[in-house]
Amino acid sequence: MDKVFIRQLEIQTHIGVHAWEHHIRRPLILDLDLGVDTREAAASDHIRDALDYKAVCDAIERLVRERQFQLLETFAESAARRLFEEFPLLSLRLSVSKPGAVTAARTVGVEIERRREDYAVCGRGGV
Ligand SMILES: Nc1nc2c(c(=O)[nH]1)N=C([C@H](O)[C@@H](O)CO)CN2
Repeated sequence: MDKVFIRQLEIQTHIGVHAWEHHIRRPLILDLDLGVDTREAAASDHIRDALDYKAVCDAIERLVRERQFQLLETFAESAARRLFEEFPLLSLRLSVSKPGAVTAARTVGVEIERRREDYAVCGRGGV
């Protein structure tokens, strides 16, 4: 499958399970692989036919401004749902890491993979 990818997207947000984490902004680093058919965009050479990676980054920025999360899992699932709602994705792989969260590790994080069909049966689900 064709992919549009985004590497090392840095998002500043309040996230964590501890109360003190709710008061500090820290970076999350995202890698995304977005499954799409790029042939229409390739043929037209027009952004309107492409999955606009800048628009995807902006959608994630909007999500973290609207909501505050405790778990990386909840953030990842919410971002996935939002992106499927806003863009004609066929599949998504999203890796989110939280550098500095564990002193002895360079980074830690969560990775999820979803397909559009995963949401067809369960609807929006409220995440
Ligand atoms: N699987 C997860 N484990 C942990 C998370 C998380 O989001 N997902 N978060 C924390 C704390 O917020 C951590 O960053 C600092 O202790 C711990 N484990």
